[in-house]
Amino acid sequence: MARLLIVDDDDACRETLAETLQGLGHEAVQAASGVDALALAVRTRFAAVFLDHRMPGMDGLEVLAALRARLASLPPVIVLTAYASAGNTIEAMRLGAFDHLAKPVTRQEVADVLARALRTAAPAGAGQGAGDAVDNDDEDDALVGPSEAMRAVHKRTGLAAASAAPAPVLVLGETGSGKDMVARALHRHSARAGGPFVAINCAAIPKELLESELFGHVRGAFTGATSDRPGCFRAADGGVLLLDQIGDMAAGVQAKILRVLQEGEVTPLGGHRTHKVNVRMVAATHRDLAQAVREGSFREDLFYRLDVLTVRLPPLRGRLANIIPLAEHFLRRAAARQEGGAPKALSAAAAQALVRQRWPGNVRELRNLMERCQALVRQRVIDAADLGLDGAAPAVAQDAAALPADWLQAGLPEAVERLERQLIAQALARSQGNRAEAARAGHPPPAAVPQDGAVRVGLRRRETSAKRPRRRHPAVRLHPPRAPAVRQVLDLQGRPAGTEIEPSRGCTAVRPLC
Ligand SMILES: Nc1ncnc2c1ncn2[C@@H]1O[C@H](COP(=O)(O)OP(=O)(O)OP(=O)(O)O)[C@@H](O)[C@H]1O
Repeated sequence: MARLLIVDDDDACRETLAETLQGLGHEAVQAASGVDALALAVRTRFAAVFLDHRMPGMDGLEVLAALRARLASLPPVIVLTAYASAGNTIEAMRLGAFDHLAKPVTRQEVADVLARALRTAAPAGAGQGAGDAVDNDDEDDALVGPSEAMRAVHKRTGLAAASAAPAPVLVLGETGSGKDMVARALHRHSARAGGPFVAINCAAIPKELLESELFGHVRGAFTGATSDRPGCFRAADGGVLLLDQIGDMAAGVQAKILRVLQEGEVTPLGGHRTHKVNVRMVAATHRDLAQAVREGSFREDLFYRLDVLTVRLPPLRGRLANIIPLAEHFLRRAAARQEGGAPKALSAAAAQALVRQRWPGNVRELRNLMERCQALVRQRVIDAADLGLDGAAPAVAQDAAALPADWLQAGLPEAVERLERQLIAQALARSQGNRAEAARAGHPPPAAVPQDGAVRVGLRRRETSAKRPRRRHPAVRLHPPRAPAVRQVLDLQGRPAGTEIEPSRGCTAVRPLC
């Protein structure tokens, strides 16, 4: 039995969680405010802390920073929030949170996170001077991503930002998936935020020029070198240098990058003097670097040096819950740039068409399409025909009667992704594209749910009932009994999902959890 601390200003949430923890065989001590929590934590040793983020007075992140400052050894702190954003997830992880969960959380989620927390010692080495950190949600709204897959990216980014040593960070993902944005978020949330952020596209510059761009040159080093140039490494001193498309870098330059990583100094082309540099390197690529190593086009030693803190961005088609919130985000942004422009809305059919696309160009392709629509569509509502996607092969087959055998051969995540896409398309088709109705009434037939894995389909319905507490965010969740193996959430409104239903009982709220 472990002694656990619950910090939450909401009595009902606190009590529910306390019951769950007691049911798991632990002692649950409750604090209704950050101040009470600090007073308890300095007197009593807790095995783990469940900490609400939004509280009056000290918020969760302030409490976390204060706990770190006051306790010799910080217990695992699990931050809970009904308002998960890129900003507060990255910030919580940077401050040393053990995990960051979006409310509502299920009993199983509580049990899982607690089991992990109790197995692990308190996280060490989170960035110093964290006490002055602020919740920068507004700024990070740019990194839109209300899906489990993107939350994993935010957490990883926060952990990378927290690491005190300037270890390199590798960001992997298909073209246009947001690698550059992750690098910028990492800079913004790290102790180097006050330093420069310098980005260079290694694929766009010829090898000879790339060396000079990176390491600088002295006057007369080559024809046209009329004056000394410091180069990107020195320009990024004290900050972050993004080496974009590092998978396309010539072998000779790779060797020099490795040397900078090992020795922390650069020598300008044509020069003899070395210059110490203190730079956090972020390397990004859409290439499979392990494969490039096998093929001999990427240095193995550099790969192992880079592949330590790795952030993997899923392609847009792998995070369906992001598509509509991102599309609406880009429409709003494009409208803000138009004089007196109001953002256009997506018709249900347009939303359905967007979700069904494969998006080989990922978020960039979606952004371009939305900017085009905002500029060119005359009416206020963008319809499916306005998207001009007719010629593109849809990612979803209309008929999901059978699950093709090759789905599961492709691996479970891929199979779940395909199934999820079909179920959503079906639900939307049944409701003739009406998202609210699809969320309210349409959940996929139980027959389409695999026997051995649970699928959570969060086609959220809009909260219309004044009686429903705002923070509980009901949604549709499906799972076959006793099969909690796989969960996927699709939240077309971009907010956390919640209420459980059982397939056999229709859309009945069973248990709204805090
Ligand atoms: N999560 C996100 N929220 C908001 N905008 C995003 C997000 N991800 C990507 N974008 C936008 O999509 C576009 C492409 O993103 P970015 O340049 O970061 O992709 P990339 O993976 O670095 O691409 P490349 O491989 O071509 O370098 C940018 O305009 C960026 O603003």
